[in-house]
Amino acid sequence: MTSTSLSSIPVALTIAGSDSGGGAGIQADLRTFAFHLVHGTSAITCVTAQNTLGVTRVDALPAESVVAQIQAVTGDIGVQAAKTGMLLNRDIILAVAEQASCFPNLVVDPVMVSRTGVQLIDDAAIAALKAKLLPLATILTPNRYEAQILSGLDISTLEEMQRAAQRIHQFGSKAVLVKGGGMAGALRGVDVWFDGAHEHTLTGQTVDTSNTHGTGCTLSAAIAANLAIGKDLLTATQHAKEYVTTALGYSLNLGNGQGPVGHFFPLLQRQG
Ligand SMILES: Nc1ncnc2c1ncn2[C@@H]1O[C@H](COP(=O)(O)OP(=O)(O)OP(=O)(O)O)[C@@H](O)[C@H]1O
Ligand SMILES: Cc1ncc(CO)c(N)n1
Repeated sequence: MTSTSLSSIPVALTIAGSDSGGGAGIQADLRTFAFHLVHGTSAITCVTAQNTLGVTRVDALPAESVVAQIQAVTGDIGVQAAKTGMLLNRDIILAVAEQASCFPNLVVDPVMVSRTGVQLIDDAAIAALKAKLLPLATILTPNRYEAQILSGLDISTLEEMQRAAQRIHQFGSKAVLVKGGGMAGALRGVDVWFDGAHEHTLTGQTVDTSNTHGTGCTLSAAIAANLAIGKDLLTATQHAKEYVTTALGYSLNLGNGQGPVGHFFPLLQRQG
């Protein structure tokens, strides 16, 4: 059999941590890229020992190793879009920011606090993120708690999500999406978009499940995949939101805690 080599496949890069449980991080990102028929490449920042119950250990890679992985990909293959996830420490954040000019589109998921409110990176790393990486982002996707840290506001209402998005936009990214997975009641699953000129409320259906591990990684990877395909920023974000909602509808009841979303199960829908 001869191979039909594809030469125009879009390429995306994830710069993120490994999740041994396979629900978030690099594992979620690569599945999301593949679902979108985008070739996925990766630069691993840290290795977490993690399952549906939580993280028990984190080992960071040297910043030089992260840079080498990025340069290996950009120097040969090239990428149309990149996303960052768990960058863990100041050195890695500064090193990634220095490479950002190689990415035509950069989705920054500012992983700082888990949805349960636990701080995942230290204060020096948060300062580096604010000063060096956020201004370079095409879009920034904080969850409720990250948006509270970045805006300095308490967020419990839609108006507060909107005000936070406006404040966070001042860090310099093209657009901001404040995610509502951690909101209560009818706001759970409602996201707020702001690009300096327009504001949109993105409303999918609220999915009644506790298996939501990796929703944030999946959303930012899906935005990157859609940007790599060539969609404009708002359309890419809207499509990514629809994908997360569908994948949540096929979430996986694995382990004893929060299971992951079902990245490939929307295929069942595609097949009818
Ligand atoms: N129960 C739900 N129903 C519908 N949409 C949801 C639900 N939970 C999260 N989402 C959506 O998932 C996306 C990710 O948002 P979320 O606030 O969960 O991010 P996160 O806290 O960064 O995720 P993670 O659990 O990966 O850390 C958003 O579009 C959000 O609206
Ligand atoms: C590796 C990794 N990245 C991101 C998150 C946030 O969901 C996580 N739990 N683990």
